[in-house]
Amino acid sequence: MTQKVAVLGTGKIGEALLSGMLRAGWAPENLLVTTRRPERAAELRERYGVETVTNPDAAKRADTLILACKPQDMGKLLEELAPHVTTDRLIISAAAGITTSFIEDRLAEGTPVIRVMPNTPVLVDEGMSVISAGSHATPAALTHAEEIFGAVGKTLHVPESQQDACTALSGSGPAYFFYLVEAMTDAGILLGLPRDKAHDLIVQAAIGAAVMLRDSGEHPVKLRENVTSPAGTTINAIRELENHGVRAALLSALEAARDRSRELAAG
Ligand SMILES: NC(=O)C1=CN([C@@H]2O[C@H](COP(=O)(O)OP(=O)(O)OC[C@H]3O[C@@H](n4cnc5c(N)ncnc54)[C@H](O)[C@@H]3O)[C@@H](O)[C@H]2O)C=CC1
Ligand SMILES: O=C(O)[C@@H]1CCC=N1
Repeated sequence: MTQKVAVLGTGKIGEALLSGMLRAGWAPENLLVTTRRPERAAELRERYGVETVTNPDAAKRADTLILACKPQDMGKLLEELAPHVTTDRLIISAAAGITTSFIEDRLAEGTPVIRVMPNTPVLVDEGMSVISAGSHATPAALTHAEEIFGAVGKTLHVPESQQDACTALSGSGPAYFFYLVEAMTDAGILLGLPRDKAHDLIVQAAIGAAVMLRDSGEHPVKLRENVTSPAGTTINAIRELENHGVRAALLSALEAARDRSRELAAG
């Protein structure tokens, strides 16, 4: 039997996943999506040729339900789904903070649940999806989740106790790099460059640095040292970064993101 997958709460990350699954070769007729607003449903139907359904219909018709609403909306969505979800369904939650036990407690006893933290680079097939199994998820269910998320980037299994930290590093991670690019582009303006040139220079530096980090096998410290000539320009910039506590700011920032993920679990 062909497996049907439904994305419930198709906002930014839900749409990113949906588009990735279609790029990876999933047939549109095997994908269902749910939305809160009818205009959004029409947009997704038109853009991707997928069927839009209600949450109860998604639960009745799809084998795998990917829950992609905000953590704050999860309780209500599960209330709506509970009467229709049978234990032969696989539930995959992409919501920050929400634990597998939160979901298990609200659905039929024995329902398999998997928690996944993806990130927006799934849009360009360079995502990272961090996967943890709930109490009733079988190895086959985990393999299925890996197939879905592996089509749009890398996957990593972690114990669920590490998910809040992974959310801080990986789920939110792209935002920190976008923020740095935005700030460094402003620095280019300060130095008198046109914005478009400043943007292109920083984006290419980011791409080059990312590929080196991935492919060179060198430690980031070594890569940075290779750029930092004695009495040169880079060390002057590094001194300013140290003076302004950028390393400490990053430690605190990611800790704050991890703490927020924990808070979201509490509702
Ligand atoms: N944006 C990101 O980079 C990432 C987000 N996430 C998680 O994904 C989830 C969604 O985040 P975003 O896509 O950024 O938010 P979003 O607000 O763009 O999408 C959530 C969507 O769910 C819909 N929704 C809410 N309740 C619903 C219901 N009962 N039935 C149908 N649709 C419903 C909303 O209308 C909205 O379109 C969150 O739980 C977040 O923690 C996870 C990884 C990365
Ligand atoms: O900011 C958030 O809460 C979501 C989860 C990870 C990335 N975006």
